[in-house]
Amino acid sequence: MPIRIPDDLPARGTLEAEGVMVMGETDAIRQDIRPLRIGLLNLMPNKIRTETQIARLIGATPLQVELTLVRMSGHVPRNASASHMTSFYRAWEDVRNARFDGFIITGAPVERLPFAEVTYWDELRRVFDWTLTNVHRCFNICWAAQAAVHHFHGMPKHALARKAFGVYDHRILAPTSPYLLGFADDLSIPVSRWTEVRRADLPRNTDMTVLAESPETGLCLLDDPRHHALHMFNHLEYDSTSLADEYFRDRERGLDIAVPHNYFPHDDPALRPINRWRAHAHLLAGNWINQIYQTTPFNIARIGHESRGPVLACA
Ligand SMILES: CC(=O)SCCNC(=O)CCNC(=O)[C@H](O)C(C)(C)COP(=O)(O)OP(=O)(O)OC[C@H]1O[C@@H](n2cnc3c(N)ncnc32)[C@H](O)[C@@H]1OP(=O)(O)O
Ligand SMILES: N[C@@H](CCO)C(=O)O
Repeated sequence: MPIRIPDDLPARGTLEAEGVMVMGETDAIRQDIRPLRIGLLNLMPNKIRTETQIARLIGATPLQVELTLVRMSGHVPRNASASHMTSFYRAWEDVRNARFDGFIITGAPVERLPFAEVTYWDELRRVFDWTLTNVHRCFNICWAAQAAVHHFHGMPKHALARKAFGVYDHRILAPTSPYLLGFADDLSIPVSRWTEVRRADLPRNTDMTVLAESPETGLCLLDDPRHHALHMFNHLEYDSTSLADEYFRDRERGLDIAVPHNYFPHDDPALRPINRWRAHAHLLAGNWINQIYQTTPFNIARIGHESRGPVLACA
């Protein structure tokens, strides 16, 4: 939560320079409270696990959050029961007239396919465009982040020789970003993908900022202010055994997969992994929710009418 202190207290300038959110009197008086409306477009095959991971993080802040589970209108999930989907999910076509303070789009295990071969690619492109007018802040994860920077910026994804798979060291590159408040200088983040998006492919003169990167697995987190989005190429939301379950699943499918890097104690898949990223997962989610709370209009119908100008996607 932002801190409210007198305008002329000396601590104010210091904290502001560090990126701490300090609230002025005018903003404090203006603020009112309503639940934040967050949508989760869940493209992961294990729907319940992903719902739980995201709800755990966005539910841990002091703010009231109303979560809407969203599915692709034209995709029938293979790995989730029809009754679960009918009971808890709404098709994107049915919520497209609504507005959301925050919208999260998950990864999907389709990263080796060309985008156009993903059956819901056209609909997803419409979703990305819709976020520009109906969503205050978007958070794209893993394949959805690759898809978003491809759609908005024309950035390609590149196939990797082996799956980037494990818990990798990352560095924070923009410590005063409001999304990184409280972060250590380096941190561990789970990575699980067959493809990557490269720094060298960032558009020239881009206004995107690289917030976090790994010396081994490259770009991790991009701030994309023009599209009101964060693009997270890795999986801070994963719980302790997500990578283990993916490892056993991939082996069972006969994929050429190594033991996840820096994950199982002594690299022994029989031992329970230790979660070293949970605190940063909570921090990032809390900072994102806080940013939304500070900047979203009280009248949710105003979302999309804020003074941020029209934003056009790449063709
Ligand atoms: C070289 C290739 O092109 S491989 C094809 C794509 N694979 C990749 O991109 C690499 C990573 N993924 C994989 O290897 C596999 O999907 C695995 C090992 C993760 C899972 O294998 P399986 O359990 O046999 O896969 P399954 O058939 O359930 O598909 C996994 C999910 O991907 C979805 N999917 C698969 N192909 C497509 C497609 N063309 N368009 C959209 N979604 C697709 C499935 O619908 C399913 O999601 P859902 O449960 O929400 O419906
Ligand atoms: N990493 C996930 C796919 C989405 O990022 C998996 O291996 O199933």
